[in-house]
Amino acid sequence: MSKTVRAHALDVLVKVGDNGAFSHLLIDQTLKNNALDIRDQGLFTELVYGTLNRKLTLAYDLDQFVKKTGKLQSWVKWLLYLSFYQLKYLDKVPDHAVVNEAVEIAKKRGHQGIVKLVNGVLRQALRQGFPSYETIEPVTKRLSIETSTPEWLMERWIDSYGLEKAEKIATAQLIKADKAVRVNLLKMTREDVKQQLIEDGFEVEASPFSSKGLIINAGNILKHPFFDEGIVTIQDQTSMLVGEMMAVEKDQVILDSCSAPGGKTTDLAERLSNTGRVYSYDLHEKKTTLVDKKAAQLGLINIKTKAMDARELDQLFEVKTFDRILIDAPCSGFGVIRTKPDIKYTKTSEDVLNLSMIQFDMLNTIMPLLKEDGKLIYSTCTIDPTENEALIAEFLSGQTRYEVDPTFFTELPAFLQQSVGVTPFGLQIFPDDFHTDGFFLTRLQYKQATDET
Ligand SMILES: C[S@@+](CC[C@H](N)C(=O)[O-])C[C@H]1O[C@@H](n2cnc3c(N)ncnc32)[C@H](O)[C@@H]1O
Repeated sequence: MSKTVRAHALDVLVKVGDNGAFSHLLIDQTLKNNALDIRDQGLFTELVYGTLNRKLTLAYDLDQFVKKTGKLQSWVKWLLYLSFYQLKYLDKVPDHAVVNEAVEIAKKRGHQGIVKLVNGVLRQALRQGFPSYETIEPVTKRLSIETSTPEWLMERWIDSYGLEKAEKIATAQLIKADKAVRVNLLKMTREDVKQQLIEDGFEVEASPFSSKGLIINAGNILKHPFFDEGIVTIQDQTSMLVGEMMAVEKDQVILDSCSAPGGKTTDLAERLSNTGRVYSYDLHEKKTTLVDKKAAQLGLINIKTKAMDARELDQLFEVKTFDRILIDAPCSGFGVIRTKPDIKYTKTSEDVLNLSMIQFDMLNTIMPLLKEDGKLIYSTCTIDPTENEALIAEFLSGQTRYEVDPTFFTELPAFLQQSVGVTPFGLQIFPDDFHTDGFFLTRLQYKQATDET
């Protein structure tokens, strides 16, 4: 008999949870190698991401029912986390089905003692209910357990944004972001795509972040012909805002220094209407191939890719070459925890510091490649000031040539101009603000002469 969805989920959880594999890669691999039907694919993904995202909460729960959890074999511990996750958070799965499935998996993988333990713990949890976290002290520990965020990270968010906001951020990381797609305006208008999707049974609305964006409230876009035909691309709304704020004009020459897998490069190329050129770089050829593939799927012929370290691009290009530059920098990824939950357990404060040094070097090397009247967008999918506004502040304080483009703030969509994340050095979008990823972006330019100068 072929493996059940839960058995597949357990395999991935053991590899990710205890052996440091990347969840999204293993999920893709499992979906590719196994013919799960579309409903099972959804359940499988939900089980892996959901359990992983709640790992610290589930570990606390398990401690209430098993004395020495450290002695459990890894797969038994993850089987119990997986089952607790379903009992606590998934209404659509009946409790008895959760217990039966767990016992069946235990029978296949372990001896009679383990089967008894799994059965006993799950039945006890159902009888007794799961613990409350209200009395856990101090508050950082409570929030850490309640939202399954490592304590150091919780403390970091509290230091940066205060207790209330930090709690909202950590809680939002447990809730799915709105699904969004970007319409390829070279092929169809946003309105026509929206109407067609509604006719086909989807629930769709226009995104306030981008003139090309649609929010998909119901319906599986991966199964719609628009996806294979390159009419829509899956992209978070915050990423679409980058294309919007680049103020691209036909025939421009654009540099995208960190471009793989190509979401923003292809948006920029679409905005050029296949004119001009987007020079797209990333560290390795394996990565730039992904950009080539995406470009071909969307019918774009104005993208040139090459594998190269962004910190060496000054060896390839003269100063003042580009009309527009995008540095969508490698970052800690604390804005995309809900789709890559392993991030919160594996990244360290040292990683944040190291990344900020790379980001700083990138800015230093690449900024001079901008034309005198050009615009450079720096963005990350994180919410750490060290990689975002503090980095920009430090970069600008060490020189006299560049500034934050003041029109960046007035050109933002109106609802964002008022948002809590507006700082003098750019816009921080938090995951609890608008049901999107957490994201930072800012726009830099050469200092403009004022009347007094
Ligand atoms: C945030 S991702 C880019 C996402 C991409 N802009 C998109 O929209 O699809 C950051 C990228 O930077 C790349 N990267 C990391 N270090 C780099 C370096 N030194 N030079 C160039 N690219 C680098 C990573 O491989 C990764 O693909």
